[in-house]
Amino acid sequence: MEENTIIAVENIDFKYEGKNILEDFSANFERGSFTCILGESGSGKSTLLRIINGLLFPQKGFVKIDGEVLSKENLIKNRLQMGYVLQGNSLFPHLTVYQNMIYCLKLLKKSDAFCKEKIVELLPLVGLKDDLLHKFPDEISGGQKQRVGIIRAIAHEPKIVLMDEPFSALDSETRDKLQILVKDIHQKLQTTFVMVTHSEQEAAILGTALLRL
Ligand SMILES: Nc1ncnc2c1ncn2[C@@H]1O[C@H](COP(=O)(O)OP(=O)(O)OP(=O)(O)O)[C@@H](O)[C@H]1O
Repeated sequence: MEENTIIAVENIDFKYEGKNILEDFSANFERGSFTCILGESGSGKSTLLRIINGLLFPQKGFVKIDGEVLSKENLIKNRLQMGYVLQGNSLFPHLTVYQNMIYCLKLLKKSDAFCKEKIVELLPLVGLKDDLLHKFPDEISGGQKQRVGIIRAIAHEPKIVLMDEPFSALDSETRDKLQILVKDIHQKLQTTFVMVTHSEQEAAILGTALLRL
C-alpha cells in the first residue's frame, strides 16, 4: 500500500442474495482527496460506501483503513474515525439539532464544554444560526437538515467523510450552496472525502478524483 493511501479496497467480491454486485474490485483513495463515485443506478456505489464504513463485509477481499484491515474487532474504533452523510433525512428524530450534532463527540466521551465550543465554531461554517440548536429535525427544512448532518459528520474531526448522494433531495439553489460549502470544508479541513453522486457536474465541481463503477 502506498503511504499516501488512506483507504485501500483490495480485490473484494460482494453479493446480495447470490447476485454479484462487486467482483474482484479494488480501489485506492488518497489521503486528503475528494473522490466522487459515479455509476449507473444499481452499480454498487452505496454498497461500496457501506463496505468502507464496515456496515457490510465483503465475501472476499478486504478494506484497509490507514493500513489496518477493517474487521469486526476494530470496527467501532475505525467507524469513529469516519463521518457519514446520507441522502435525505438521516438525523435522529428524537434528538434535538444540537444533540444530533454532538452525537459522535459524545460517543468519544468529549466534555459538555468541548462539545459546545466545537459546535459554536462549526455553525458559521455551514451557515446555521444557534437558534436552531434546540429544535427537532422535523421542525427544520431539508437544506438545514443536511447542514446539520454535515456538522454531525465532521464535528469529531474524522479522518474520512463518506457522503451518499447528500444533496439529491434538495432544490437546485440549496444544492448549489451546499456544494460550495462542502468544497470549502474540504479545503479547510484537508480531510479525505468520498462521495457518491449521480451528477457529472457535481463530481467536476467537488472531486479531485473520480471513481466509476
Ligand atoms: N439489502 C439489499 N438486499 C438485496 N439487494 C440489494 C440490497 N441493497 C441493494 N441491493 C441491490 O444491490 C445493487 C446495488 O445497490 P446499490 O444501492 O449499492 O447501488 P447504487 O449504485 O448505489 O444505486 P443507486 O444509484 O440507484 O443509488 C442493486 O441492484 C440493488 O437493488
